[in-house]
Amino acid sequence: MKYRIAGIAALVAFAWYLPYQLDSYMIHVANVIIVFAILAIGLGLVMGVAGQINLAQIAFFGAAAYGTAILTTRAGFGFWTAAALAMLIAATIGLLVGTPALRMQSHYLGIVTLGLALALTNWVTNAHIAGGAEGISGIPAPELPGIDLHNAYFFYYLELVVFLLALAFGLFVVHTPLGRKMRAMRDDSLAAGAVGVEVPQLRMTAFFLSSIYGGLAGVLYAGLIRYVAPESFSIANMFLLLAMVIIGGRQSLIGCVVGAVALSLLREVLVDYPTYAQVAYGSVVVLTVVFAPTGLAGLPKRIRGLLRRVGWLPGDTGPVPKLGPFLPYAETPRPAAEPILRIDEVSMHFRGLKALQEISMTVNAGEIRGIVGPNGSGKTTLFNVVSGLYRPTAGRVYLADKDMTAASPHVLARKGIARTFQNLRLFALLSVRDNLLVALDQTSILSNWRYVLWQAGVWRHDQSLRAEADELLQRFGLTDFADSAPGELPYGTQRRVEIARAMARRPSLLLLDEPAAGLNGEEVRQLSEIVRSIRASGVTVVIIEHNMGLVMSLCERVTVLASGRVIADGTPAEVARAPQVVEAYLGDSAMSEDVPEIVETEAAR
Ligand SMILES: Nc1ncnc2c1ncn2[C@@H]1O[C@H](COP(=O)(O)OP(=O)(O)OP(=O)(O)O)[C@@H](O)[C@H]1O
Repeated sequence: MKYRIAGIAALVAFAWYLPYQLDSYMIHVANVIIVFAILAIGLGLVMGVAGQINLAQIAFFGAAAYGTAILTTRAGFGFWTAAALAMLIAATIGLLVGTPALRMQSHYLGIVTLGLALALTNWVTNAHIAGGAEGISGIPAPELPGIDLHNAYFFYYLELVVFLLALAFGLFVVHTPLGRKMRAMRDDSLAAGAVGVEVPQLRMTAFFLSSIYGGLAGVLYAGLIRYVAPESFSIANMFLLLAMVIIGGRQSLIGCVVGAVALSLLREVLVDYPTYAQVAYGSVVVLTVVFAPTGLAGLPKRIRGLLRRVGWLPGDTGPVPKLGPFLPYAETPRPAAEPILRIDEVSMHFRGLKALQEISMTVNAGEIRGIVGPNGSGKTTLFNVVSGLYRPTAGRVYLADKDMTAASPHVLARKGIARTFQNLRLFALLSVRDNLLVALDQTSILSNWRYVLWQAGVWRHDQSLRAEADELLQRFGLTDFADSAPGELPYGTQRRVEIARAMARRPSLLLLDEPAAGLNGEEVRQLSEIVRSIRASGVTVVIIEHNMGLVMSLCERVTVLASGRVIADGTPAEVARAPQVVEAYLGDSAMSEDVPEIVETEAAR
């Protein structure tokens, strides 16, 4: 941290004294680079942090630059008023572009945003008010008392201050709840929804944010060059911007800035060779994607790793992290046995395949309910319907008497349903702590107004979430792994992280999808202890499992599915005896060995 602060201070000092070393041409180049750096930060936020393809960044940029040009030269507004209105225009376009994001997935968004960028170029080239192909000249320089901003050197300092503020705000967003949710959405939008992240609205917010950066850059550009023309906002420049973000390392805002500086300088070197320039950008992008997917920003880590492997740097000699014991939850009196989940005649068809057929079942508050059945019998599909990932073909799902059929996953998460996934869906590029922090934050997307008006409130909220996360890490014995990426952890530990993340939502109903899959005997025993403690704390648990020993010892009732239908429902003893259950399992070769185990366990009770 000490080195980081010293590094940042050195860079700021360098940027502050840079103009003293530059001639009038190079200061102009530096000014254009800063504009591109601001644009790249915005693109990095929406693409690298939030994972949404945005080819409209150049359109936000153009809309604000043209807005400033038209409002100052045609409507007679002063520069700052025009700039404020132009920002508003860019932000409105950002919201409009973000609207399809409420419904569409990423690659469709790419096409929509590309369409918008093309439409803008087309419009400014042909519209009379935008000056056609000649563009608009005579834009006044911004006025500041006592400072002549016609002077490129003074303009540099204006840009530098705006840039530093924009970068600081971007970094603040990335490292606080909004950015964390965006990163979670990027890593796994499905799991993000399941922990209560309002994914569609968040996608829209990401576009809005990037449009603000586009607007800022556009306004500065208009004030700097004092002339706008269509070629500055062309698709070629959009791809240049994209290349900056990819080369720099899109997941790091600093990387985006480095990419903007590097490619702008390369552009300067190749200014007399425009044909080769395109080939050079393309080659650098391809080389980056193949050899350094994390871009320039990821290089130091890769180099350190390489040096460690060849023995030039000492390896990690710290103590080996260890999974701690689970600390049981405080017990609460068992709730009255009232239905918390009611599934009523639910069917789910995938084209011709009937994954669920008129399933009805009720789970009472405070129960641990087991759901078993041969492979492909519809267990996970049932969880997906209950947690809102699938809209059932027919039937209704009630949560404590409230009809929640086909509610969005994030709505259901906020109503108290939490779940884990059969094939672990942790946020891969987030640390274990951040995985928990995403789920712990229960504020709605609307609370993000605080990022504009009350950053201290955001900071305080983040600090309180961190304290809660530390408690949860400790409870689940994960403190040693708090800063690790999930992929670095043993499988059993990852499963525990997923349960901890689900519990971070403080759910009333917890759905566990094959939590014992891949665990060894001791881990299964610990899992059983964790599930019992969760139930004792007042949470109802529904558990899909193939490990019959675990199901029979843990669950008070078991529902058995076969071919999408409920074939038995009762105490473990009852279902183990039911001939249709034995028959269903014998029909499934993978599970047939479990049948004696059912009977054995039942006999032991
Ligand atoms: N999104 C989908 N599209 C098409 N078919 C699907 C989809 N999801 C599930 N299915 C099908 O529905 C059936 C039930 O699958 P499901 O995953 O619910 O079974 P399961 O009981 O959980 O199996 P397992 O124990 O192997 O996890 C399977 O035939 C599966 O191929």
